[in-house]
Amino acid sequence: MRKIEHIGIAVKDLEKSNELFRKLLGKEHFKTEIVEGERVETSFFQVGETKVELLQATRPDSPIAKYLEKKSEGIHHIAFDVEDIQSEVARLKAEGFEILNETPKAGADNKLVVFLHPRSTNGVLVELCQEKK
Ligand SMILES: CC[C@@H](C(=O)O)C(=O)SCCNC(=O)CCNC(=O)[C@H](O)C(C)(C)COP(=O)(O)OP(=O)(O)OC[C@H]1O[C@@H](n2cnc3c(N)ncnc32)[C@H](O)[C@@H]1OP(=O)(O)O
Ligand SMILES: [Co+2]
Repeated sequence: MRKIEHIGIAVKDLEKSNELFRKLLGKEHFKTEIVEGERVETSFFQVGETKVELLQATRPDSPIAKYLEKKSEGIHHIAFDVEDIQSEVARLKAEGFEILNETPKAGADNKLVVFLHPRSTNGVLVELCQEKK
């Protein structure tokens, strides 16, 4: 794993949170994107080498909607940048981590993504991200 690619933050109202993070970080978000497969709308702020990803649910069955029903707004996942997602999945599986989707799926910002179940990672939802080639 090469760096923290982004930190995902679950929010109820993306527009209001964009304004809040604009004030906090002193810069505008550089993009918004709907990821249909995950049923989320995201916005991204660049912070040095990494990014903050704000996530709002687009449907009631979104993982973000479910998360907000049980918990409050806040850090939802940590995403690590990897060079070869398939070999990282194989390595982590052999180490005993619980992979949620062994086949990488389409993420935001031109990435392929895989998630690890938080029950196998000390309660932290982990995302692996590989740049699409
Ligand atoms: C924008 C696209 C992409 C990107 O490019 O960056 C994204 O980031 S998409 C982000 C949204 N998508 C996902 O989160 C996909 C992966 N998540 C899942 O598959 C599920 O959310 C889950 C993690 C498997 C949980 O689903 P489920 O089992 O249906 O939910 P429960 O509410 O029943 O929770 C079970 C258990 O897990 C704990 N939990 C749930 N979410 C998190 C979390 N984000 N961080 C830590 N722990 C989490 C939850 O509290 C339950 O624990 P117990 O109560 O102790 O059983
Ligand atoms: Co993410």
